[in-house]
Amino acid sequence: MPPIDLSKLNGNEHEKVVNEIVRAAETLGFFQVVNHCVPLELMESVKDSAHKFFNMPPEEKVVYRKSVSPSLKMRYQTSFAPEIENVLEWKDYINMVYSSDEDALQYWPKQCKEVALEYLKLSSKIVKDILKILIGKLGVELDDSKIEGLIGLKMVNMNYYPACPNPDLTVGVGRHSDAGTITVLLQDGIGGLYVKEEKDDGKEEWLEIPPIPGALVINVGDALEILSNGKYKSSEHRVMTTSTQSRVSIPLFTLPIVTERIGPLPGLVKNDELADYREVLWQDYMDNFYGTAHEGKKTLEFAKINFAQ
Ligand SMILES: O=C(O)CCC(=O)C(=O)O
Ligand SMILES: [Fe+2]
Repeated sequence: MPPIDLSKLNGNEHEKVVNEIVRAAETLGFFQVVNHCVPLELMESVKDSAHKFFNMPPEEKVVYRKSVSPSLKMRYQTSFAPEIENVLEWKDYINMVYSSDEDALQYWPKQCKEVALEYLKLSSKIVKDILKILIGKLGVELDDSKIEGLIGLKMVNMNYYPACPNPDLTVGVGRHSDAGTITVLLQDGIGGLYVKEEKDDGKEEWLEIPPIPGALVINVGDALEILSNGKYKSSEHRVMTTSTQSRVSIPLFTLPIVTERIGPLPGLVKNDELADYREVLWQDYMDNFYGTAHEGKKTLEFAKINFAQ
């Protein structure tokens, strides 16, 4: 799948690019974009700053551990939910939640706070543009404040996958979907991100999302699948480890604010149709998501209406 050239949204190929985005969101739920608004130098600095953080001696990193960090806005963790997982993922990461520029500059680590903040702001613009396109194509009109509510919770993670002596025995990130609305992912050149493609004949195949210099990966999350009543696919993905080099990736997760009620958008489910998802309070969805070990798209069942019962 060639990457989508976002600069063409401003020219006479606008509609073609819109259709490429919609098609990708309806099928794989994953695509890559180039010629976006995040400068290449910033992308390099973000990756460098991730290495700077993780290369620090342990005693400088432990102060940010979940149990002792002075702020919930910055946490250094391993795996996904170590308290409940049977097998840990081969991954350390930091989670930087955005509330204001002042908080970010106060609580995020000095090795990466400035570039992470800049990356968050610019990639949020990409999210907003893509979300408007996707919602517009559903035939639904939402005002700007509603769009903001659907992506108002923003967090930048920096994932670090150390080189692994025996990659066949480990997983970088287990099979999961992202909880939120849209994720933007910056990956380095090592590779290892795979997405599950469900074929019409019921078979499945794992496709690699190959590193492309200058590209950002975009994927649909659970919230957007629910909002679109299943039209856009939050896809299952995983990360394999490698034996030779450590890998970094930096996702920006955009999620609804916790007080939003998330269900199929108004007008989307016509009189003679059935909704596939019920409306959930986003805080409840998140509590369930973060309280469950990674297991494919199982977390979406929290909002699914099961007609078989
Ligand atoms: O490292 C990657 O390429 C993807 C990480 C990921 O899926 C996540 O952090 O949710
Ligand atoms: Fe993910």
